[in-house]
Amino acid sequence: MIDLSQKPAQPLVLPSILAADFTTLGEDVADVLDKGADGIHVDIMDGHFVPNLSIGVPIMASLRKRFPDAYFDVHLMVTNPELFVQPFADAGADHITFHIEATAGRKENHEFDLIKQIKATGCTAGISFNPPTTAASVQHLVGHVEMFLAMSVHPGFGGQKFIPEVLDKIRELSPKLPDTARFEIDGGVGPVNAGDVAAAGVDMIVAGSAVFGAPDRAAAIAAIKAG
Ligand SMILES: O=C(CO)[C@@H](O)[C@H](O)COP(=O)(O)O
Repeated sequence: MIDLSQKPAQPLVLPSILAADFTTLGEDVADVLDKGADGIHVDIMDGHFVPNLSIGVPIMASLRKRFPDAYFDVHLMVTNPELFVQPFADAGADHITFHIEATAGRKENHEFDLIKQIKATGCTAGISFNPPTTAASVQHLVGHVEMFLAMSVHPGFGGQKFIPEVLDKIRELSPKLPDTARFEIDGGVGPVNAGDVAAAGVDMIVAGSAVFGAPDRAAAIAAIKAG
C-alpha cells in the first residue's frame, strides 16, 4: 500500500487503466500488479471537462472488490468534482485528485472545500493542473494536499505525446513541497523519458500505454522505475 507521506526510494509506477483492455480489465489489473505496479491510476472522464468518457463508480467498486489490498489512485477529470468524491470514496478509492481548472468560476476557495470533502471520506487529496496551467496556480495548496499531479498531455486521451515543457513547472514546484507530499506526472511517460521526469522531481509516474501496451510489462515497469 502506498503511503504518500513517505518519499519512495524509486519513483512509484501506477498504470492507467485507460490503456487496459476493458473486456479483460480484472486480468489486466492483476497482471500489472503482479509485475511490479505500485498501484492503479483510475481515470474518470465526464465528457465535459475533457472531450471523452471513461468509466464510472461501478467499475471502481468492482476493482476494489476483486483487489482488496491494491492502491487505487482516482483522477477526476470532471467539471463538478464535488458530485463524485463521496461515490468514488465509497467505491474504494484510496486517493482522489481533482483539477484546479474545475474550480475556475466557482465560489471562492472551492478548492479548499473539495480538499476538506475528500479528506472527510478518509481518502488523501491531490490537485492536478493541465499543461497550460502555471505552477503558481496551485502553489497555494502546498501543505494542504498530499499530491500534486502535473498533466504532461492535454487530458482526455491515452497514448499522446509527452509535452516536455511541463518539466519546468515540476522543477519550479517540487522543491516547495513538504517531504510528506508527492509529485505525480501523467501522460506520455515511459522508459525513454522516465529518467527526465524523476530528475525534475517526480516520484509517482502514471503510465498507460507504456505499461499495458508493452510486450513485457514487468520489464517496462522496472525500466520506468529505474529511469
Ligand atoms: O489521464 C490521462 C489522459 O487524460 C492519462 O492517465 C493517460 O491515460 C495516460 O496514458 P499514456 O499517455 O501513458 O498512454
